[in-house]
Amino acid sequence: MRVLISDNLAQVGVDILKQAGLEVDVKTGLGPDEIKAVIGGYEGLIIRSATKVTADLLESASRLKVVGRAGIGLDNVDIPAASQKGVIVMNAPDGNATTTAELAISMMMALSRNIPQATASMKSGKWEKKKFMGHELSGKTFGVVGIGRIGSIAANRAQGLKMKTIAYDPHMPREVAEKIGVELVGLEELAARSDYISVHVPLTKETKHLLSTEFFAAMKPSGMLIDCARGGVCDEAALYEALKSGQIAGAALDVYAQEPTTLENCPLLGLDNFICTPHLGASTSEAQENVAVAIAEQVADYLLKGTVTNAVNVPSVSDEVLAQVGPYITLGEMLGNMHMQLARGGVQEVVLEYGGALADLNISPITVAFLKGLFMPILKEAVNYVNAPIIARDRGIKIVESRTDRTEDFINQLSVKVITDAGENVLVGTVFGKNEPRLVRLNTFRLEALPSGPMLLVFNNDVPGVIGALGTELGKARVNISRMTVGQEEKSKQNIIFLGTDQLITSELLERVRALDNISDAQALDL
Ligand SMILES: NC(=O)c1ccc[n+]([C@@H]2O[C@H](COP(=O)([O-])OP(=O)(O)OC[C@H]3O[C@@H](n4cnc5c(N)ncnc54)[C@H](O)[C@@H]3O)[C@@H](O)[C@H]2O)c1
Ligand SMILES: O=C(O)CC[C@@H](O)C(=O)O
Repeated sequence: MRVLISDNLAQVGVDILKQAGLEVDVKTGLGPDEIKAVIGGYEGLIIRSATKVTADLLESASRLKVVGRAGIGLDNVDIPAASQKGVIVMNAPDGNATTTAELAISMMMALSRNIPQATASMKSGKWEKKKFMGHELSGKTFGVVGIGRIGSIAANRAQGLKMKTIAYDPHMPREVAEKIGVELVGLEELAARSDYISVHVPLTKETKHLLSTEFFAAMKPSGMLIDCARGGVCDEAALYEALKSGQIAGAALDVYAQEPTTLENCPLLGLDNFICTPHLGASTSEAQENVAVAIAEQVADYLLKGTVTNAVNVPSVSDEVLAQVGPYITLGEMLGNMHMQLARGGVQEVVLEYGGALADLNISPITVAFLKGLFMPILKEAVNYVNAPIIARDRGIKIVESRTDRTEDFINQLSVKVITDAGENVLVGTVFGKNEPRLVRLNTFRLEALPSGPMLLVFNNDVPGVIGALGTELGKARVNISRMTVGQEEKSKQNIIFLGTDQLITSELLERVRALDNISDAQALDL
């Protein structure tokens, strides 16, 4: 079997594949047409961030069984297209966490002692001792946005420098943060109290432009920002204004809204109090060896033994089990994803009830798929079918599974209650026919909906005129409605309206919908 490595991979990874008996070709720097011309000859493809695995490329990949990403990010892979072609996509999410945390700490030190600016000054023949007065880190406050794998390593290193550590992560239980000596606070408090702020969240609907004009306004004038996570979390235009006006003292970025990044697409590069690296977070020989070893072993194991590890689009179960529970895995993942988007507050408990025919099946892969779906909106590609239960355990989330013969008028039914520190929601789903997952209840509202793509969920009084007003508001914003389902609760005279839309609902449109008469709440979802 043949494997194509189309981006730079540490030699140790190439050696592992060869020793396993695979035929390996390393062809880096190929253009899309060049990869397309050769991909038909390979069962495996190993990439980093440069190769774009598009639906078009996959069309020509007639023998391809697996795409392996040496690293975490999968923005360059069309995962739905790969799933449709039966191609497994796997990544190596653990190998570069320490290295990336170390870059964040290096950025903090470089910022606080003006190392890049002083280097440039000396190299231009100057000796500007007075200009580069710095700050000591000891005793200062290090604020972490997103206290996951990398954020917690960065906090640990900052503690070693005798700094106080605080964090904002609404999805992390307080006890877990306390165990690593970090105080959980709100975002505004973090901005106001921190001397250095380091960002370690994935780019999601929730985190896009999380660091905005309001955030920078809440920071200390001496405060400094470091972002080695993902471009787009920081609003670069707002950061430019905050640095230029002296609202904050300095910033360091490793990741950008547009990469590769130049002065033309990122004016921040022209500012003296801004320092930068070209997405070097994972670029150490140690981290590259870690991810190369991990992905080479995973790809070889799959191609030669059929063992699936760290796959983001296929659960780790045998073909026979998959044939039985496949549609319920899709249902479970869909319910999990929707639950997290609806949830307010940190998740504490998940109660899954498997009803009817479903009670007789192997339910554990469905629970795992539910957990993967649950973490997807907040962890993106860092969660997979293998680590989802471990993430739940590490976050202290209690999982309760039960089986019952009873259902609400369906042959099979999965009912899941998610309890958070701010309330709870129940979603009930079923599979119609052989493979048609449906949401049939949301709390007390009965309905029959296929949650998929961009959606708008509206809670309203059951009175005439609401649907008309809603349609007009969406029409004014040129948002097309592709599907609509209404769920009614007769006793309370309340409805929910579930709309499928052709594009994502912006926060401005959401506010206008919420302000309409007889609408008590509205939420934008994307599955
Ligand atoms: N610069 C690089 O080269 C480089 C290298 C590796 C990873 N990364 C990126 O670093 C980021 C962090 O990686 P990780 O492995 O620590 O991920 P992780 O999944 O372990 O942790 C992410 C944390 O962010 C939290 N979070 C999610 N939404 C949030 C929100 N709205 N507000 C606050 N916290 C929120 C999650 O609860 C989680 O604890 C990812 O985006 C990853 O892709 C960058
Ligand atoms: O340099 C890389 O491979 C990207 C590193 C990082 O952003 C990742 O997604 O793992």
